[in-house]
Amino acid sequence: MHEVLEQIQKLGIVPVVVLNDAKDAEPLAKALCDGGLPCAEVTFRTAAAEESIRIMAEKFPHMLIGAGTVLTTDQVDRAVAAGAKFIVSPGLNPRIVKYCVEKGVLLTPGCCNPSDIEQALENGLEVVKFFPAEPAGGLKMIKAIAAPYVGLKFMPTGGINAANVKDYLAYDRIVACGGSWMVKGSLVDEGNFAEITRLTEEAVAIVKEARK
Ligand SMILES: O=C(O)C(=O)C[C@H](O)[C@H](O)COP(=O)(O)O
Repeated sequence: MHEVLEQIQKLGIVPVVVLNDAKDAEPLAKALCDGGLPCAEVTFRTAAAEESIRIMAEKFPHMLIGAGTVLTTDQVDRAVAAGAKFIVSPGLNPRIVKYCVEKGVLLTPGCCNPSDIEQALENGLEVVKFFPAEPAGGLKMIKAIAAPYVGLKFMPTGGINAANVKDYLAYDRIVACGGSWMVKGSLVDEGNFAEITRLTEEAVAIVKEARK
């Protein structure tokens, strides 16, 4: 398994972050580290993403920082140059998949049907994101879709929270879950980083419980 994937698997949860202002990057990264989850997928949904990745990677070198919502190869380049160690996209864009594979950058593209999965397999990927997890059928759908593709693993994201993440993590074909519940935009905007740390600690405890 790709070394970065091994780290993601160890953590069990990838916090999916949307930052409107790069000034929040450092306190948010600290809150996640304090909560025991030194990892963030910073989404390119906002213009602050690249700078936020740079700040987090510089100030917290032990953190595993990735880029999410990556829709172009230019964003791959900018994310990696800023310090991103993994790339996540909502769907499977064949151009981005090939680009990341050529560069040896870990990519988990969003897949939610067998055709997407077969494109991922054709490019040698060993883990795909399953997105949007809950609306697309949740754990039941993942178990059904995983059956024919022996060896492929999943990182479900979308609609996962403290109440349902344990069930996902209990399934051995799931390496980790992505989710934004512990880093909600409203908490960041209020500057309530203590609550982010609390929710992160709770998430870490759930991972431990699921893997007992
Ligand atoms: O990969 C991307 O580009 C995305 O931004 C999709 C996000 O991973 C989900 O939207 C997070 O889902 P929630 O935890 O339900 O907020």
